[in-house]
Parts: sequence; structure tokens; C-alpha cells
Amino acid sequence: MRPIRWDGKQLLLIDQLRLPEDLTWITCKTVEDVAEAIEKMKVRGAPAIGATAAYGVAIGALANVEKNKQEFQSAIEKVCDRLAKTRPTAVNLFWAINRMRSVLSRHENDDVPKIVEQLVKEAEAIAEEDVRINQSIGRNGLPYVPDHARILTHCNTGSLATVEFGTALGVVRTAHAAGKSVHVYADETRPYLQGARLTAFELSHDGIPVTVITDSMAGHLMKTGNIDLVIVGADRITANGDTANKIGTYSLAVLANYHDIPFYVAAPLSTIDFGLASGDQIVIEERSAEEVAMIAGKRIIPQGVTALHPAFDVTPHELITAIITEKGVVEKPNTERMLQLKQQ
Ligand SMILES: CSC[C@H]1O[C@H](OP(=O)(O)O)[C@H](O)[C@@H]1O
Repeated sequence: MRPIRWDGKQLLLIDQLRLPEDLTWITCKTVEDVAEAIEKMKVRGAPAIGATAAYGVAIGALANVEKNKQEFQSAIEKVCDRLAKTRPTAVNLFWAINRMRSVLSRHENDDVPKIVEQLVKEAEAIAEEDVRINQSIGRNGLPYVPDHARILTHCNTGSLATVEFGTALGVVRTAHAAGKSVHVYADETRPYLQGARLTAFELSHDGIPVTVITDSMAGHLMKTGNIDLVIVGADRITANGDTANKIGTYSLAVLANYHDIPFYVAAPLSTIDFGLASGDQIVIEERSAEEVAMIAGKRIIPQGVTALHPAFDVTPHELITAIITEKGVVEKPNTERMLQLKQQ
């Protein structure tokens, strides 16, 4: 299932706000269409956001192909700035935008149509690479999934969070395909319900056993010996291995460590921000309280009562058993071991 499709000029996205009951596509014809889709979380997931933003730059380039060089470069800078303002935490967004920006500097002596062609190619390359990267993450994670594993996961880290296949769910898919009889317990993941709505949708579609639990059930399942491992995704991993991920991840890590259950993070290298030394430097997105106050369009909090909505939290690297990437696995991550991964 590919939730992000490019027809050479426009971007088609599954509207994830309407899953699982309605599988509908939206067509992004302009940069603003793309920016709004990311801001409103019609598309979400760190790698998916990165690829979507890259295609947003490509759409902006096609729209400005008639401009002279200077006007074109100025227009693309404005496009990049707009897309960079959509969501602050997932570093893949900025990684992808910077990669598109590097095309401009690499081809600064080419004419505008040539630059446009190269920008479109770069966006397509980012998307195709993501699928291969996810499959590598899956292979590298396979040894960490025992047969009959009962796997707890949080949020959605599958095809709907990437271009295809997924990161943490990519490890699950790989284990299932290798004949391991895994069973996934999917945290519903309030308030957006990525687990209940998206992970359950993906895994049931693929015939992988999945049981949805409320976020508050995870500790009980661990305490009663029903979880063998926890595997989650990431939005930004810093140089020491601290990991920002969907709100609720930190609680799972503390519980897993208390119950001596392995806690894995699966993510591509594009999610690692070596420019930040530790997780306390990560900007945590604050989203609207209304997204907490409402479920399926129904208000569950009295009018006038506010709600907090930090969309992510940070898990200290000391609580992470291993970080699984396409380049290899960092066990007991710390600054030294993360650097070794980078230098491989
Ligand atoms: C493949 S990692 C996806 C990552 O992104 C999610 O956040 P959001 O749904 O708000 O974009 C969540 O943190 C996942 O782990």
C-alpha cells in the first residue's frame, strides 16, 4: 500500500484523517495543498512527511518553470520555507527540504527547466530510496524478533507513516514474512489514534494478527507477562540516541525497562539529527487542544475546559535496548556508538 503517489505533476495522498472507515485520496496540485496536508495530518509519519515535502518542492518548481533563474531560485526558497513551517519535530521534513535545496546549488549553472527536471528526479529518488531503506531496516530488525513474539507498538510506523513498508512495522512485516508467528498489540495512541485507526488497518489488511489496546493497558500487559518486546518508530534521534517519538513512547520505555522487556526504536538514518547532542534540545510540537477534546467529531471534554497536547515526548537513550537502522543496529545507544554508526 503506497499512501503517497506521484503522477509526474501532482501528488496523490491517502487522507489518513478518514481511515479506517473511508479510504479516500486527495490531490495536491499546489505547494499550499501539500503544506496543508502535512499541517492537518492528512499525511503523517516522519519519513512520509519528508517524501511529501520533497514532492511539494517539486510541485513548486514545476509551477515556476517559466521564471528567470533569479526569480525561480527566490520562489523555491519561499516554497522550502513554507514547507519547513508545517511541523517542527520530525527531522525527516528538514532533511528532505535540505536535500532538495542542495539540488539548486548543484545545478546553479543550469537553466531553469533543467533544474526543475532535477528537482523532480530528486523527489522521486527520495521516495524510492525510502522503500528500500525500510526493507533494510526490516532485515536488520529480524534477529530481534523471536518466533511467537508478542510485540507492543505505539502510533503507526507502517506504510502509512512512510512511502511504503514502514519502519517498526517494517520489522514486524519482515518477521511475519519470514514465517514467525508474531502477534501485535497496538496502542490506540490518543488523540489522533494512529494505532487504532492506522496500524490495525494496515496489519489486518496484511493478515498479521493485531489486537488494539488503550494506551493505559500497556503496563498491565507487561506486568502480566504478555509482551515480549516493544518496537516503536522515531521522529528525531539525537547524537546520543535520545529519541523523540509520538507522545506516550517515553512511558512505554519506562515500563519496558521496569519489566526487563526489550525496547527497540526502528528508524532510517534520515531521522538521526547528529546536529543535536541530546534530546532536551528537540522542539516538541504542541498541537491544538481541540484534537484532544474531540473523538470522531464528538466533544468529550466540557466546553471551557482546556487540554494539553504535546504531540511527542523524548525517550532517553539509556532506556533504549537498540536502535535499528538500514545501516545497522546500535545496541545500548550512546554518543560513541551512534558516531560509529555514522562513520560506517
Ligand atoms: C515511521 S515513524 C512515524 C512516526 O511519526 C509519528 O508521528 P505523527 O503521526 O504525529 O506524524 C509517530 O511519532 C511515529 O512513530
